[in-house]
Amino acid sequence: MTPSTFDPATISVPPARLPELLARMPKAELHIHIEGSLEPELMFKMARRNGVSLPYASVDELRRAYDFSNLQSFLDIYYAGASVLLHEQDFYDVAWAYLQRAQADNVLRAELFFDPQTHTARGVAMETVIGGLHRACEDARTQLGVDAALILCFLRHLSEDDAFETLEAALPYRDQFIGVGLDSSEVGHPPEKFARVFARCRELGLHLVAHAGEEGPPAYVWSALDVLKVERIDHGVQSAKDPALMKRLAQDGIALTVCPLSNLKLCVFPKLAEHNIRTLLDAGLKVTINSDDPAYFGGYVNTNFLQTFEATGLTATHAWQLARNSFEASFMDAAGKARCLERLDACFAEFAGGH
Ligand SMILES: Nc1ncnc2[nH]cnc12
Ligand SMILES: [Zn+2]
Repeated sequence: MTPSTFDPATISVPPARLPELLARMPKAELHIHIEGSLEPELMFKMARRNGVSLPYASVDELRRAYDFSNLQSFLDIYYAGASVLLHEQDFYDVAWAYLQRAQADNVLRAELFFDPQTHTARGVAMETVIGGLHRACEDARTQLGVDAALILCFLRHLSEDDAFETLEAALPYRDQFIGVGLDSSEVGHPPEKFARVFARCRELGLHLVAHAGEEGPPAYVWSALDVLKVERIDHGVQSAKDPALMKRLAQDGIALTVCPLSNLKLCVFPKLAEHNIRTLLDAGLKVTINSDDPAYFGGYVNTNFLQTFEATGLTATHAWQLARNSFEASFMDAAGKARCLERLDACFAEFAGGH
């Protein structure tokens, strides 16, 4: 990894300027479900144009339903919302809207999860899903300067056979996604259930990630690492309950894509001030901050940074580390990482230089 020319020990930013630094610093977002970025206004617009009826009378009524008690209570609404996505242009539009927001938050690299089974089960073709999302990613590179890539997620509440069928259907578009992930209802669906399909994806040279330790136990994080052989853990916050696992994650430099506002909205932590992000950072884990499902959880990546720093008292040095981790843990090539890390250090040099 490129050594930084910047000495984090010299970072000194007045607290009043921390929000501006968090907003302006270059970053990568590594945990964003594109279906979870579908804002109610766009959802209603698509419902109207596609003749889909939603079980809510208005945008306001829908937003009022975003009062979740756990992961499943969210997923039920999230899958219902995704039912308005039918045509290639719909997939383009939802991704394009997110990528514009990402650019505004100074995201240089975004790795977007998508859930094809949510759509193919309703008769939408894989080509329609991947085609629209991929076209938006290409436009983001040329028109927004945001480097975006797709990660196909298998739904873990469905069978491994279903995951294999999904992989088969996606393989004609192999050059349009960089990896696979595992999401949906965690408890009761351990990573081992998907051992064979992940082994196949590994043979195909795909990057591997999995949600683990969001609500589920540390044992699921161990098996995501040892059975699925993932390169990053999505969420992973329950790892703090297992000291041996914390040691393993630190030693192997396994990144956790932490999503603080998601954890708050889904009642993983009762308050943001009680989030364990600082424990994870202090243990030397490669933590990153991400938005998960920003349309449902009250904020895009910069809001996640701002509110988490405010609630937990993290400092400008933590900000630099988190942003650096996001580039290092990304699936960009070495030259791409080096370019992003240079821009990060230039941003911090400007702030540390004083104004
Ligand atoms: N936070 C989350 N956990 C599991 N599956 C998801 N799908 C979308 N968001 C998710
Ligand atoms: Zn997620």
